[in-house]
Amino acid sequence: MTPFMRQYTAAQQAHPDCLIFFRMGDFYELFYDDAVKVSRELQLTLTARDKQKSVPMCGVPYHAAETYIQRLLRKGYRIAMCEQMEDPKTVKTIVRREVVRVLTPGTAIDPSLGSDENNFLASLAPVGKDAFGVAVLDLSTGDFRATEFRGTDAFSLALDELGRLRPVELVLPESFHPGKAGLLADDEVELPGLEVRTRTPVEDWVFTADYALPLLQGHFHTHSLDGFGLAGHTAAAVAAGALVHYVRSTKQGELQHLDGLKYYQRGGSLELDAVSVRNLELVEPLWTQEGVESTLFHALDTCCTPMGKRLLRSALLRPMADAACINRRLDAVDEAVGSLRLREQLRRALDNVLDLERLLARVSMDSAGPRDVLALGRTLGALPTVLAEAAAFKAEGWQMLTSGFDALTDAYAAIINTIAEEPPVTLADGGFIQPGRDAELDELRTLSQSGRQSIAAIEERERERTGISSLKVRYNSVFGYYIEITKANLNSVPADYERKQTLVNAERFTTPELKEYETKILTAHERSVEIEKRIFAELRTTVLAAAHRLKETARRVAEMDLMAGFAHLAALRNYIRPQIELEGCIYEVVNGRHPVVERRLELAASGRFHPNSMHLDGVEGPSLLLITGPNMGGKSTYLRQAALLVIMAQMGCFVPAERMRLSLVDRVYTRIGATDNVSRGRSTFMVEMTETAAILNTATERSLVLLDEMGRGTATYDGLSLAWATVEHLHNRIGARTLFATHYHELTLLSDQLSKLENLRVACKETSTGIVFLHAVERGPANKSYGIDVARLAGLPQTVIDRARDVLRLHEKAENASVRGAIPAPPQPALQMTIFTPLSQKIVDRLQETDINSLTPMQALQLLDELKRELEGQA
Ligand SMILES: Nc1ncnc2c1ncn2[C@@H]1O[C@H](COP(=O)(O)OP(=O)(O)OP(=O)(O)O)[C@@H](O)[C@H]1O
Repeated sequence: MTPFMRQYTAAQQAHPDCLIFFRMGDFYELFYDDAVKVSRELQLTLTARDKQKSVPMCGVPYHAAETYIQRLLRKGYRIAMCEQMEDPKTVKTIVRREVVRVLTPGTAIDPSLGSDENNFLASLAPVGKDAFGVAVLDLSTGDFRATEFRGTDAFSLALDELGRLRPVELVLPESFHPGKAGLLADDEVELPGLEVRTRTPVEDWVFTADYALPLLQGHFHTHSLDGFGLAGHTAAAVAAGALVHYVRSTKQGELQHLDGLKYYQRGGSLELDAVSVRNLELVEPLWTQEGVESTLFHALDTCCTPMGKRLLRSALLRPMADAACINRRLDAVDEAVGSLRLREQLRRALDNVLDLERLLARVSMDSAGPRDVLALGRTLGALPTVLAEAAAFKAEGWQMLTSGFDALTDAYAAIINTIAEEPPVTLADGGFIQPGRDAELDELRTLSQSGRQSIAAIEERERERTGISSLKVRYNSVFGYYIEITKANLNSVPADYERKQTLVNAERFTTPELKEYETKILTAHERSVEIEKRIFAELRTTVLAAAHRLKETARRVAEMDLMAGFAHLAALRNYIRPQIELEGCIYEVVNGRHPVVERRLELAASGRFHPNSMHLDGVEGPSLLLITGPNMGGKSTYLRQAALLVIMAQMGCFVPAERMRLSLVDRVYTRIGATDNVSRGRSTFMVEMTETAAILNTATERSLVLLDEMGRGTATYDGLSLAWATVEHLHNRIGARTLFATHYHELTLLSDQLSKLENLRVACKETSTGIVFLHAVERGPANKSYGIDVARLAGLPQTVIDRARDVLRLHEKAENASVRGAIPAPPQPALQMTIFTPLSQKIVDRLQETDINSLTPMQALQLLDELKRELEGQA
């Protein structure tokens, strides 16, 4: 192996799970499998390092590497940056190279990250038998949180939490195998419900309290972790410690902005499990081709700042559960709705606020250039106006943000007085420090400036002296300053010119005078860049000393932005303030609209949204609405709308309705649509039943439960039986406010027995040209299903439609004959089945269990009589 290859192999062995970006002069080169992968992912040309073509290679220019790196990170790759540690000019042998940084999807801080979304790195820490810690960290903002779960379902709760947070990278103990630990089926490799591209195993010992706790204390310079709320929460602390360990191992710089950690507990908020977050399309569309327009996030996002947008996203995933907090925000929004002028002034001021958190993170991790720091400074400059505008509002929610608001005028002044007005992107060539900031720097700049002027003057003078009008004085980084003379004029070159370099058409010379100026200019420049870098480093320290204050200010700005955004939205779309009830289990909406569907119809100019009302009352009933009606009628929309309005109200946002009253909901459960999970080895039906089981086992009377077309994934009678029993269980045992949409019309009969069940139907009209959907939700059961009519609208061949109608008629006839209106009554569970079990079955069973050979003629007659009466009794 050549020394070069030895160097490469060492880097690779130290970072086996990374692509090695190997710096060679002006390029980063990749070799072997890395080269093959990267050339495919980034469409780069694959070459070879050797003649035998046994070492595939591809490369990217170092100055353009950032974009390539970002693309690879988004695809889930990890990258080790192996840099040249010596100047190639100063060493005779091969230059020393070292991996100086490891870049991973979860530790990215680059400017191309989506600004309205956190970039979460997460860890899962199994501690003891049934405790799991979960920690998440957004290195690009410094947001760092941890929680833990204990008990028999700790693992699934932890997975659910991770599913909700949707990290881009998950750190786990190396030997953790949920199958072997009996948490999942032995052969299950995926963690259910989690779509994390990058899973990063870390040595097991990192996930121990003995290591992780002191590590955290050391990082935060504290004697205990109690101040973060971590007392007694070892699993959470271990998960957090593992993240700090991991981030440090990637050599990401000093991490000064990572100055706090928050212990949080699920339960302090309206709980939304990962399934509901997905089904309700809160932040992501269910199907990628739909685009973000179908998400609630998109419909609600009118925030001006990236911090506001990120807060909106996390508020959506964790709406509040405390009436006082919700009302405080609603009061604040209400006040801002009332004053267009003040609201607009505040929003205009917020428009000038850039991503404070991410800029700070870049400064902290030493990847901020002069332009980033200036951007941070200018943003700080916008804060006094933001404060002044926000302070015009008097509601408590505003006062809590404006009183004690730190506009960081000192940090602002430090930056603006230091960084030049139009600085270059990088530090390399200087020119980013204000004149007047440092006397020595100014002097050196004048020196190098006058040197340059003198050189310009030399060109003029030498042209005159030699009579060569094409004579040029130029500079390049290898040869320094030179006088260039074309071949044709060489005979006019004076004797004091010294030859430096020969080109095809010209010769380059120098003179003692030129050399002298060159030295002066270059040393002055070098020295001035050094001073500039020193001043920049001092400025960085000053800014970082204010990191804690800056983060608090960023938090307040985000909240102001969110509230002003909610107010803007309410005014723009005619949303109203929901009324939060402190007692009871009420959920009442008058003329509510689905915020996303309403927008979609508006934008597509394809009709108006038909508002619908709803009344649920867990205490005095009705607590369960059973919704029937044709396909495409609007059942799912009605269900989803019910959930979205609750989520919006509990975020402190106004809602699309004429009136809304809500006793707070503790948790929203959804069983909507068939999410295909076949790739994970679970059938559609199995997924549906698992989700339903979770609801029936954990919903409370304060929950909101949405069940859409439950039971359709299996044989009709099985499905109907399960749906039937589920409705009874929800109604009799749980009492949760429930919306149950179904195509099993048989279920509507339950209203005779279940006092709090109300039948609703979505209205439609039959016309001569087919069925028309009115999207109006009315009282009463649907009297007919229109499956065949809808199928016709979808374009099924007429022959199939006609045949389907025939078959349907036959079926209905048969069913009428056997059912003949038998309404099941609860005390006789056996009879309940009769509504959908053909009655002859009982007789068939009786006959089958009879041994004719052992019957006397008398017994046979008795049996016949019994069967006859059975038949008559049922008829
Ligand atoms: N209230 C409404 N006003 C206007 N349009 C609506 C309304 N509700 C639903 N729609 C439109 O009707 C379409 C179908 O609605 P939805 O999916 O809710 O029907 P569904 O009854 O659940 O159908 P299926 O039983 O086939 O699942 C929606 O995409 C929407 O565009």
